[in-house]
Amino acid sequence: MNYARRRSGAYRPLAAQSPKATALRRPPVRATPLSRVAAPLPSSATTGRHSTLGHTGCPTLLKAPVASTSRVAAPSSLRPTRQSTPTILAQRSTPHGPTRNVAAPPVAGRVRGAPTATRPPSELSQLKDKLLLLEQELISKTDQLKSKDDQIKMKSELVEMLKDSLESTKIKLETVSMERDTLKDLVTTLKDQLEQQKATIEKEAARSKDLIEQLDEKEAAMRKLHNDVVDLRGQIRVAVRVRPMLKTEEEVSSASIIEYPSTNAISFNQGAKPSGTFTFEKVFTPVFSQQSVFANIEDFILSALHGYNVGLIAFGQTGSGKTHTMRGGEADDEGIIPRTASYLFNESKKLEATGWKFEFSLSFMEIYNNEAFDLLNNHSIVKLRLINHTVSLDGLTEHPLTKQSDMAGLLNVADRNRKTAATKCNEYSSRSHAIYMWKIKAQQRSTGISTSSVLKLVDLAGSERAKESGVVGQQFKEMTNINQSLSVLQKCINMQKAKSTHVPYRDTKLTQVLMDCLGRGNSKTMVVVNINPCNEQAVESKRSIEFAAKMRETHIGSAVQQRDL
Ligand SMILES: Nc1ncnc2c1ncn2[C@@H]1O[C@H](COP(=O)(O)OP(=O)(O)OP(=O)(O)O)[C@@H](O)[C@H]1O
Repeated sequence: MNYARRRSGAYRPLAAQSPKATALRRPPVRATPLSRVAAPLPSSATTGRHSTLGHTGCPTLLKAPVASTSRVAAPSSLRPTRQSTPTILAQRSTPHGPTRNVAAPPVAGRVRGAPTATRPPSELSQLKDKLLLLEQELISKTDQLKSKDDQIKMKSELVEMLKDSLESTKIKLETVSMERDTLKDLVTTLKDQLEQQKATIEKEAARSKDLIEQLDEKEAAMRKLHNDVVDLRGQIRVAVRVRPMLKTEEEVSSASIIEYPSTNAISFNQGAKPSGTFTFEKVFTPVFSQQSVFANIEDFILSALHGYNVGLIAFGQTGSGKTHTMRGGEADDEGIIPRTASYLFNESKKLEATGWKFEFSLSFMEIYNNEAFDLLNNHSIVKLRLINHTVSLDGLTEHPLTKQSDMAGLLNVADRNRKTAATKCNEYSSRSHAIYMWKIKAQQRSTGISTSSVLKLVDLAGSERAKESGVVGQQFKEMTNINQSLSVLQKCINMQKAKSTHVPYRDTKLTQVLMDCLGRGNSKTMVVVNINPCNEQAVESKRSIEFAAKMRETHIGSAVQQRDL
């Protein structure tokens, strides 16, 4: 804008111009033109024109400015004509008063003795343009310098800020490193404490392991003593197993009223009418797994390897878990029957180390509608004959078992042959009594002792009430037979308990087959009474428990080892 004004030729005295314009023009006027001028500048006295000093005190040409370099000859019209020491009249503004014309002091080197050159207007114009360009350049440089200055200022401020920030970061870093050191110390302390606690725990674990082992030993010793007492007394062992509620039952049944006052006791919490507490050899609550149930009875089964007749009978109302307890499912769900096979093989191997040799053979049969059938021989009929208080099973096949893995095949054959029918009470209720018999021959060459014992694992059919089951026709007949055989069984036990001279074992096929287990024989017998946990079945469950209590008091005579003569 300054440039444009100048190009238009509207030159004015600097004092009359805007302060900004004056400021912008100051440097070229003060520095370059005056010091380099070779020819004396024309004064108003010689040229008739006014030369004005701005507030800088430097001369400024009003119309045609003189070239500012010594190399440029001044135009002749501008040469001084009257005096060799020209005086430049300039307007000075004083701080105290208005601007006045003063005689400018002679400028050294500019006027004194300097030749005066006359310059053509075109050259002057060129010079003027050059001067303008230079002024422009100077202004731009000044601006640049100012901006650089600003930048430097900003940068130095930034540097200050960065310094501050660095300082505070340093402080923070020191704090963090102190904290880190503190944490390191803490970690070391905690590690030490952890090590100490580990050592204490290990010590405690070893101690409790010892205690558990001692407890196990004591429990085993107590169980053995108890078994011996039961053997001496010749009683039936009775255990109770309460199954868990099935999912479908949980949805409709309220919390079970069955309670467990101790590890071998059970009671029914019926509010105003408490049932009292029943005590048995063992009470398996719903949390007992198949494996833990077996672990509790394996010693009893071992007696069969030692030459004793052993009978283990699952009893209970329909759907109470008898088949699950005896046969079970696959893998972890395996019941007592398949587990017995692996147990007997393992234990016999141990005894073989002491010179014993064992032979096993299996017979599976079922009693359906008071008839006996061979489960391993196409369901053929088995004839029962009683000879001197001993039952003979004519037609029942015996299957040698030389390796444990053969057991699964035999069980599958028997499963297929078992009669099952659906009823309202239990969808897959088994309708027959299943008896799995092991004949075990043992011989010890060194002593010449040999024994022949029988192990009977019995899964009884479930009792059920005709009214509840709603069965008719063939199933009603089945149910009547089942109930009759079970009621004869109960009668036999009651009479045996009462030491009656006549016990009606002959009345049913089931009681004939179980005769040796229930009294007239030399058998160690255990009954597992299965209980349905649902409150709707509480009456039936209580009836089973009461019968179990009676069985427990039944004297069946002490078992003796079945030595071969
Ligand atoms: N301890 C248990 N854990 C889990 N489920 C069980 C248990 N006992 C029984 N059950 C389940 O309860 C249902 C009835 O059991 P189970 O068939 O063994 O009864 P049951 O007394 O043999 O019946 P029935 O006399 O009519 O043959 C089955 O579905 C079985 O899987």
